[in-house]
Amino acid sequence: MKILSAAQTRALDQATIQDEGIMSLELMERAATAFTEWLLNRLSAGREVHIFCGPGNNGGDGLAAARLLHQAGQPVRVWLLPAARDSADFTANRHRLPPEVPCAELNTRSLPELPASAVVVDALFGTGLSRPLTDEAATVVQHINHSAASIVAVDMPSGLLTDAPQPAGSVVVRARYTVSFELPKLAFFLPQNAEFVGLWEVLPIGLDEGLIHNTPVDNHTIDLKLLTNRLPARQKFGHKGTYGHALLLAGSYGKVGAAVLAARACLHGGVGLLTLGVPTVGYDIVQTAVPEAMALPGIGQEHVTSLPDLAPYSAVGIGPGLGQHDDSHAALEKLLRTATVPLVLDADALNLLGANRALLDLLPPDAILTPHPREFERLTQPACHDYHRLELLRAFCHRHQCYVVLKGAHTCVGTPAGDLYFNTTGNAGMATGGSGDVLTGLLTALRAQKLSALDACLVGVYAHGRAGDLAAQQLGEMGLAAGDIVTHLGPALQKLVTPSGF
Ligand SMILES: NC(=O)C1=CN([C@@H]2O[C@H](COP(=O)(O)OP(=O)(O)OC[C@H]3O[C@@H](n4cnc5c(N)ncnc54)[C@H](OP(=O)(O)O)[C@@H]3O)[C@@H](O)[C@H]2O)[C@@H](O)CC1
Ligand SMILES: [K+]
Repeated sequence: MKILSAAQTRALDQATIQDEGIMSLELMERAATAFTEWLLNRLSAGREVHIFCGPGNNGGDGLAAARLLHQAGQPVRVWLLPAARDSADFTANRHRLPPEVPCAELNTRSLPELPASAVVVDALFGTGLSRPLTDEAATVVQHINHSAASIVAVDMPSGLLTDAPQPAGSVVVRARYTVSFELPKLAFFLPQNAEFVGLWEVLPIGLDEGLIHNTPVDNHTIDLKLLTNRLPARQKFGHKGTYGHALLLAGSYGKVGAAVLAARACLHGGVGLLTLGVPTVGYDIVQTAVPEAMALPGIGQEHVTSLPDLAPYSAVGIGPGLGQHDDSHAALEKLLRTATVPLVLDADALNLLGANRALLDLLPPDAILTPHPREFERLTQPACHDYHRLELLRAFCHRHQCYVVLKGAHTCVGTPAGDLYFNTTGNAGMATGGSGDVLTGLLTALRAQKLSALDACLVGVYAHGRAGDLAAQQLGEMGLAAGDIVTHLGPALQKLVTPSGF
């Protein structure tokens, strides 16, 4: 899916109205209908719904939803924010509200009581927010936030900008759910907004697909549609040589488990052959834990101290559990200077790069780096806020012509072309030691199988998250360990395989 800016969203709404010859009021009705159905499916009986409406079309959505909820037999009350000017569609829906629905203008000196059993629908401001909330609007939002009621935001939590950083101390609705329309907003993907957005969903309202297709964007979601035809099916006459030979340089004394997890993920990621470059202390461990892999002797006693001959390999992954010793640094530098095959760099390989940034200039084109935010900062600079981090990401990928998989709740893949792809799979159970090692092994496997760097990142990140989701379904998020992600990689990848046939 594309992630449009607020301005693009407005333009798309307008173009849909013109192209399809429908009234904006009808589009609002579609949005309100989708929202009402969503809410009715989740409301338990007897909960009173308080809908807070602003003066624009977000408020219009709220008024239309109030009518539809009332028609469905739901107790509902409407509260209007006083404003100098209302939008036309707000006014139309104000007139269509049945007189039996209690509707009053908000008075900030005596704001309505909101019991814990109430559901607050926040339809104050949406994508038309042009500045931070002040005065009455800020007071109302603070009142809603201080109540114990459950808050559901329409399109956006009021006070939150769609695609730009908030000034510090801004007053923003803290929603439990945000229900948005057609396409997600950039704000939803950023950790700094999690306390406002809550859980979010996007409901289709039939905006013009052709127009969406023709809208140029550089922010995207990673979803099933994007992944079509990126992961080829196995060939009937394929053999282990067909699917690449990966080398993983990983593990050190006390951290051999990282090598094991990466190795298992690489094998479950479909690689034909896997060789493990682990130090001698890890030799017996990997030979026992991962019998499918070969282990290289003589590349270090307690950590990796030298680089083996790279000729046999079709992709190299380096970093999980590697340690940051000087001779590991030398081996990494030699790898960067000599490798002619795809590279995946993670964990201590990134820390070594961060400690000696001159090495970044040696990165071969299309290398994949998989930092978490702190590792990324070591490669660049501290980010002032999440939007700044995204700009640093774009600049870094462009400068070094590499792909960066910035790990988080919505892992973000940055590309040399300046695109950002936000993942939509995964869960909080995956925030556990070893998850990243699994991703490194999987990405190395996909690169060894000749997927392009972009395809490997998109397929790998999505499948890794999906495997985590499958594991959490069985075990719960708390019970999930990184090895469980490996176990579910097979089904997660299978779902993405390009079907054969017609
Ligand atoms: N277009 C469509 O067809 C569809 C649109 N849809 C819905 O419309 C929503 C967008 O509607 P919108 O553009 O009317 O903007 P909205 O968020 O209601 O706010 C604008 C009002 O707020 C005011 N205002 C702004 N900032 C303020 C502040 N800090 N403090 C106080 N006031 C402030 C601003 O005043 P002004 O800035 O002009 O002074 C104006 O009066 C979108 O999120 C979705 O819910 C869906 O129905 C699908 C179809
Ligand atoms: K809202």
